Amino acid sequence: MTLLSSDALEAALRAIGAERYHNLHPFHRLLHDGKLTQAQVQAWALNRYYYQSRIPAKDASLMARLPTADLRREWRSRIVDHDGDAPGQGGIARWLKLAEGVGLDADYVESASGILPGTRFAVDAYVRFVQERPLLEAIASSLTEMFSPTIISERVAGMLQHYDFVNEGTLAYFTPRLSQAPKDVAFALDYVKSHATDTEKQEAVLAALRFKCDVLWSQLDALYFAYLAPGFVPPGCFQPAAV
Ligand SMILES: O=C(O)c1cc(C(=O)O)c2c(n1)C(=O)C(=O)c1cc(C(=O)O)[nH]c1-2
Repeated sequence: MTLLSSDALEAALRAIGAERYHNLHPFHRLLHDGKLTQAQVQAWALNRYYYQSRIPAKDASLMARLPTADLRREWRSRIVDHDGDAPGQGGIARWLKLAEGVGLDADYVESASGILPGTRFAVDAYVRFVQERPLLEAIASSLTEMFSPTIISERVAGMLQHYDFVNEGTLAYFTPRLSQAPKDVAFALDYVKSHATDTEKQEAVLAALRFKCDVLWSQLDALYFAYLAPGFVPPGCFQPAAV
């Protein structure tokens, strides 16, 4: 690979999203087009909670490695966005409301006892990637959020239109994400563009974004396999009838 200009690097990052982001996964198409049963939507909400719940741990380990107060202050807002400043606030609490809104028990969701092994493996791999890889790659792996406002808008509109068990309150999780994600991306993208200054680093940040797309994609593969086709629910995992 030859050295890319900063604009060409951004274009290469965006091309990865255009090819691999999870908006393209068949499970999301079905979710957004109203083609899932309530139980299948519950399976999605339950499993996705585990992703949400681990994001602040991921961000705390990243923040611990940032060298300056300016950088840490910037990253700190992500943890506050998800954990809130008080009980009942923040993205994790809002995701629990979403899960309850689609008919799940909040304690069961929080326990993560019914999530799929594929969810656990993918999410844990993301947390470990951020802990173990160089800081530049860890920051680059967050850049899937460049693509999230589009999918979130599509998801909220589609779910409100198609599912009578969903209302705007249920989906309140997503509203702040539409402003939080672009703010987070502006910082992370700027950092990546100014620090990936040789071909090796540029290849590494592109690979980090591909890895993260795989993390998101494989969570949906696991959901599809268990709750659509062939419909093999692993032992001990969420069985729609059991809740
Ligand atoms: O709804 C989505 O499709 C979606 C995607 C992503 C993403 O691209 O990783 C995140 C979120 N939502 C999200 O809500 C969120 O808080 C979040 C944090 C991160 C991250 O990697 O730090 N990604 C995402």
